[in-house]
Amino acid sequence: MAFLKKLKDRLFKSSSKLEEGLDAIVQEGGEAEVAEPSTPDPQPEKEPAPIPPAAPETTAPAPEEVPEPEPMPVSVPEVEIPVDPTPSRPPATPEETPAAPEPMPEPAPIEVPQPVDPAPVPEPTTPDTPEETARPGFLGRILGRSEPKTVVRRTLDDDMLEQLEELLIASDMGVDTALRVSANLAEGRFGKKLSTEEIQRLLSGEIARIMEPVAKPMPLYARKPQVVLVVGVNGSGKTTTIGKLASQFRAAGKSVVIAAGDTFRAAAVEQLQVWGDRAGVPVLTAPEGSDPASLAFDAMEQAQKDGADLLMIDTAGRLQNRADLMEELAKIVRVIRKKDPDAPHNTLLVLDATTGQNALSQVETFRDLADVSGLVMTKLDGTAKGGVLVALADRFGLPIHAIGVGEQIDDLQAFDPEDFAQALTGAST
Ligand SMILES: Nc1nc2c(ncn2[C@@H]2O[C@H](COP(=O)(O)OP(=O)(O)OP(=O)(O)O)[C@@H](O)[C@H]2O)c(=O)[nH]1
Repeated sequence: MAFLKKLKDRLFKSSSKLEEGLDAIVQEGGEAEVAEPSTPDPQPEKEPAPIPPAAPETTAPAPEEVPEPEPMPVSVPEVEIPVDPTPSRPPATPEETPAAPEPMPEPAPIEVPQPVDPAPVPEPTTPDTPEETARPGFLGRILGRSEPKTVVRRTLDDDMLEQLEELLIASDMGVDTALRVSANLAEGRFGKKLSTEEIQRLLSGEIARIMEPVAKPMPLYARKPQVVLVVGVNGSGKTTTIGKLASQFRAAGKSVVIAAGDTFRAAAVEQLQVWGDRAGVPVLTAPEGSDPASLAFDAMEQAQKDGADLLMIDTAGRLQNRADLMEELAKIVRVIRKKDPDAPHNTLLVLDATTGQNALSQVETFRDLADVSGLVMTKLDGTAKGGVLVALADRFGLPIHAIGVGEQIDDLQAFDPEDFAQALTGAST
């Protein structure tokens, strides 16, 4: 699958690190055996118990009747019943179902030089390593039979399990999640022999199981404008994500307005204007240092007047002064609610995946500052810290709406748990 290859290529640091680590573990105490036909089945004696999601630390808002949202452009086009982030919201007037969103544009080709017509490599006449192939018997050699393939397997014991746990912790999965994943992997398999590839497959399955419930597109409501508040620390990728989302919404036929709410940083405003131009979306700005809430109010008025489908509000990410930021965000919410008591309809927290475990504390902080309804993980390309997504899903259960895999406008993808798990572990399909 093209998407999987792309994600794998971009997540290569995570998957290759994990793969190398698994290989080292298996090689350490493993033995080479003929791969077939006596390949042992790594199935457990009984199915492992499903992983219970960690108890979310906030009480989820009670679901209420809402009109069926349309999927966000980056999503797989399936209808999702969202949990309304604002419990007091009255049902909105449904509007006509628009045309199905445009398929996501193919991202720009990755700058990995492809070998041009490599010369055919002759089959080695001798095995590279003693583990890879066994010598055929005398008769086999005379008859020219092909050499049997071998595979290294290691018996799963306490030592090996401990090494697996350490490897998963090192991949930024967090201690609790790493222990849970390893325990599930080991259940019913103690004393059995496992190869690297088999562990990769099992691990991939466990991770996909954890990620499945959080892979949810950003819900779209029949509200005009649907207000999307975008929060996150400076540099996490808010501006870039707003630009990418705006471009995808535009491609899906939605009209979008962006408000440059970080009024204290001229560079941030300029950056957003650049992205607005790229996406073909107007960006409302205010003089440097002016009140972001007043800009949000004006933007709300403008978006209502223009009949815009979406209003995306960028915000400051200065965590140095938490109290100020909290007040700033609260004020933005207060003023936009004067125009629409249900706004913001989505509060997206943008997290930089390269910050590893730090992302966990950012979720905690921003959940206190704003009523976060979903996550966008950026910079998953080329990071060795992809495991943090598993920890986030396991610990908070917040929806992951999309992932950023590059700096280009179309480098935002829907989050697919299975593709992600395979890319992270290097498991083959
Ligand atoms: N590789 C990669 N880089 C990204 C991604 N998303 C954002 N970036 C880069 O990260 C840097 C910060 O992104 P911004 O969008 O400016 O982040 P911000 O949160 O708006 O930061 P401030 O403007 O400082 O508040 C920029 O250099 C982006 O190009 C991504 O998915 N992959």
